[in-house]
Amino acid sequence: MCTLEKRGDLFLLTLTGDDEHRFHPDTIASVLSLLEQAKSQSTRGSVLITTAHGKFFSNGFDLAWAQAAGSQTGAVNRMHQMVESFKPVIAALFDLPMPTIAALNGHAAASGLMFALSHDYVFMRNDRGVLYMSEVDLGLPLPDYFAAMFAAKIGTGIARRELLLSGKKIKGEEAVALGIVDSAAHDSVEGVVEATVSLGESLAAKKWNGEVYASIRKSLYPGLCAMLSLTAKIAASP
Ligand SMILES: CCCCCCCCCCCCC/C=C/C(=O)SCCNC(=O)CCNC(=O)[C@H](O)C(C)(C)COP(=O)(O)OP(=O)(O)OC[C@H]1O[C@@H](n2cnc3c(N)ncnc32)[C@H](O)[C@@H]1OP(=O)(O)O
Repeated sequence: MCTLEKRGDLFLLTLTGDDEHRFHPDTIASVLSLLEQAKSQSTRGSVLITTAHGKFFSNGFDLAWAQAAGSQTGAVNRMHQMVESFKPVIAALFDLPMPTIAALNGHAAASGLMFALSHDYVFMRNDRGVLYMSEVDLGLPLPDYFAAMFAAKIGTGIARRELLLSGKKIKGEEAVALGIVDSAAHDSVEGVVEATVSLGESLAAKKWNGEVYASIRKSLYPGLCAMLSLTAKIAASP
């Protein structure tokens, strides 16, 4: 499942276990709860780092659970249930009053990649792990907030095409070249985690006002935040 550990100013959110870290409704609820916990405990200088165990960061929604519904209608309803329950997780990341960093230990596919790219920084390995938007191969349409996030965060039409319309399994070097991730400079999960902790500590030292940081972040993505029912306005202090 997942854990949240506090190391000084850093919150370390980890998808634990050696499985594919599929976003089953229970996993989605757990991740959301831990993000809400990080928000409630945030102070000036807080930073979130998200990673996972094993060869997957996350392989996306739990299709087996959807198909276990026993009928096509049931499967579709369960897919929609995951899509809707996942939306608050993405909203929580864009609303979090601290810098966020995803340390990709391995593969990130579909909603698992959506989760990764909803962080401010994304570091991946060079030797293992691919970014894969499998919807085009599976014949699944993109939910509106998925499309809005990718359109907001992936800078060029070519990169969006390669990621979302080619079924490509994009490795680290190409992901950096396409401007999808910040770094793919490490050949081990330890290297990626060390690099993200170092970045996190340098960001924490800024002791920024988290509410202002979150407000600036949300102001960069007005269309997506409207879909996520987020406002960039800072609540008037009492
Ligand atoms: C269901 C009913 C229909 C409903 C309709 C309703 C519609 C409404 C809802 C629509 C919802 C849309 C949004 C959907 C979101 C979702 O999340 S759906 C779930 C989607 N998830 C997936 O499709 C999973 C996709 N994942 C995969 O295909 C694979 O797991 C993978 C990511 C491609 C990994 O494959 P795997 O075989 O496990 O890879 P590995 O064995 O690790 O690696 C393969 C070889 O490649 C080598 N390698 C890996 N990385 C690297 C690298 N970076 N560099 C070099 N080499 C690498 C690795 O070593 C392996 O090599 P060998 O060992 O030699 O084989």
